[in-house]
Amino acid sequence: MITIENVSKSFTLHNQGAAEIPVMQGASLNVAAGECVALVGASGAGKSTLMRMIYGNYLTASGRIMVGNVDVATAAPRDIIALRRHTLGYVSQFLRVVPRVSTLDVVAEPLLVTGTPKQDAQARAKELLARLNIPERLWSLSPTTFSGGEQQRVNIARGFAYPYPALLLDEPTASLDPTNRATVLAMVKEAKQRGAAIIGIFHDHAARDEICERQLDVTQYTPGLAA
Ligand SMILES: Nc1ncnc2c1ncn2[C@@H]1O[C@H](COP(=O)(O)OP(=O)(O)OP(=O)(O)O)[C@@H](O)[C@H]1O
Repeated sequence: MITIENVSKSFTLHNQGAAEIPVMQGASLNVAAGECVALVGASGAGKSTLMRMIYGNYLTASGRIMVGNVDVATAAPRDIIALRRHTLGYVSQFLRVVPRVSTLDVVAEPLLVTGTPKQDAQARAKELLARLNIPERLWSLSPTTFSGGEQQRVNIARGFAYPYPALLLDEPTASLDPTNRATVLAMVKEAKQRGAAIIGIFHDHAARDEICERQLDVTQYTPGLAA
């Protein structure tokens, strides 16, 4: 489902005379449907950089990043938008939302934009919010003032609302209590069972070992960065 082949990248430091810093060379990875692979390596090794390249936030200098039948490395922006809508979900570490949109609408949105009728989208959003213990009195409010853990759970609910065939997870259990952490791990396992291909970053090693089949140490592709 996700195939990364011989990917390389440099950062351009615009405030330092456009200096080019090579950060990644020869990165390769294959993630099948129903499989979870953890990106590992010391802090600063390049895990988030690789994840941002897969999502299309960072440009790739060479190589291929196939997600389904789209090569993210060369796709046009509108193809990346379509890919993010129907194929590739991303649960980032922090919730970024438009102010004044209710929590229920934030979670239902990925379903609405893919054509799910409003009532069904809201029913699914309510089910996820309840499962992740977001009190019902908060559903009509914007999540911008929620606690860190509440925002993370809203983010997870949104990321799991639509059944994406491929999912990127950046520290999905980082600020959760044991009960919600267990719920999130169960949701990841369910996503794998329905055939999602998952790539994750987990400082929570017990969570990583519970849900991932394999690990990829990115340090081998980023020799200049390793801490
Ligand atoms: N846009 C950028 N421009 C220049 N350097 C960058 C940019 N983004 C990341 N870097 C650098 O690339 C290196 C890898 O960063 P990255 O965030 O991928 O590491 P990581 O393995 O995810 O670390 P952590 O576990 O601490 O989150 C770091 O040294 C970082 O400062």
